[in-house]
Amino acid sequence: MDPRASRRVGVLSQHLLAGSAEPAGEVELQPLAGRASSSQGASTSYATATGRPSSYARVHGEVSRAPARWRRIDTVAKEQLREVKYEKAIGEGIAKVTINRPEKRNAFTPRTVMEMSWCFADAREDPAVGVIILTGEGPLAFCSGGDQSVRGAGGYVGSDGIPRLNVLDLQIQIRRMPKPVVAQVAGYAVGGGHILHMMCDLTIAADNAVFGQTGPKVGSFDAGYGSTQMARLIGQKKAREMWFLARMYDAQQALGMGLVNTVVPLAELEAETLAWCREMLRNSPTALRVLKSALNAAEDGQAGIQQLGGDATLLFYQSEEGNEGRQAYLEKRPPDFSRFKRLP
Ligand SMILES: CC(C)(COP(=O)(O)OP(=O)(O)OC[C@H]1O[C@@H](n2cnc3c(N)ncnc32)[C@H](O)[C@@H]1OP(=O)(O)O)[C@@H](O)C(=O)NCCC(=O)NCCSC(=O)CCC(=O)c1ccccc1C(=O)O
Repeated sequence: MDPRASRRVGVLSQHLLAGSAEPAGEVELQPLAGRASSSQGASTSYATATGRPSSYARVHGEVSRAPARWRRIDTVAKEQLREVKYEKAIGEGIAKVTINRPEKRNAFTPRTVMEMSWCFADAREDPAVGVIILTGEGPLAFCSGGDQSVRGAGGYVGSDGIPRLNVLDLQIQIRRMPKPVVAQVAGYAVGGGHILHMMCDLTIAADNAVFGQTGPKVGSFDAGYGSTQMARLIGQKKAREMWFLARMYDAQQALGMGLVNTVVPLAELEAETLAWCREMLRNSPTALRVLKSALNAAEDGQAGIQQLGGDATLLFYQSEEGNEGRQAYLEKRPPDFSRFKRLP
């Protein structure tokens, strides 16, 4: 080995030895070596090159997998929720939206979609909420898409008799939500339900999850995000297979295709989802917000740039430089921007 490289390895070993001499009684960590890293089974948040917890892991410890204590909210936007369950975790920034029509495999009506939309709007407005879970009631389905029994000519028909495809607005609402949205999927995620999970930022799947597009079998298709977002997630060939053949795929196949982030046993689904949410909640909310905007902007054209641009303005409004302009206007004087450096 080159002598300089050998010296560096020596220094590194000293650091590691120093770490091992640390007193007991610090954050207790589960052993990391030998645990699954992220794509299968219960995951740890810390991979390590040395087999020992890193300095970050020593400070933060493992993320809690304890059950959340949920507070149920029955009325949102002055409307009683009938087809959706809405909850917030007590003492932590997690909101949960559950499609609550298990007898129909959580198929959605225009009313279900409206209720989901009200809940997402509430979660967006609530500064205590940092991450939102979207799920379906029961172990059999996340969502089976549009309720075919209320499908009329021109869309899905609610009690007002008007045909709607309002799930398309919900897709955009999830896409533009400045907080991460996590799909927690047990059972079927098919048709429009499959598209909803694809619109979420992350998907945690139970080992009984089944994914697929049924549209071509029942005379429907989504030529918007449902096709284009899918192609970006899994590639053109696979997306064409998924839509043209309308087959079903199990959780492991979905993992292999890049449709989901991880697969866990059904019994661990909520614990795993909560752990991922808590791990994100440890991180900078602004970093997550801007990253989501940036990832969207790369694909959403002008609308994406508008979202990212809005985040830039939000940050600029919080700066001294931005405030100098406003203050000068209010004080009826020319702004003095000279003290703000033009960094390279
Ligand atoms: C999901 C199944 C594979 C589950 O099968 P299984 O476990 O055997 O249960 P079942 O016995 O079939 O179902 C129990 C019960 O639920 C009823 N049901 C299930 N899904 C639906 C549904 N989508 N609509 C209405 N009813 C449903 C089922 O009939 C049973 O009731 P009984 O009274 O007991 O008979 C399987 O159920 C299944 O294949 N379901 C249909 C899946 C489907 O085709 N969904 C619609 C796809 S099309 C779509 O979602 C378009 C949505 C949309 O609005 C849209 C439009 C345009 C652009 C974009 C979109 C968009 O969504 O993005």
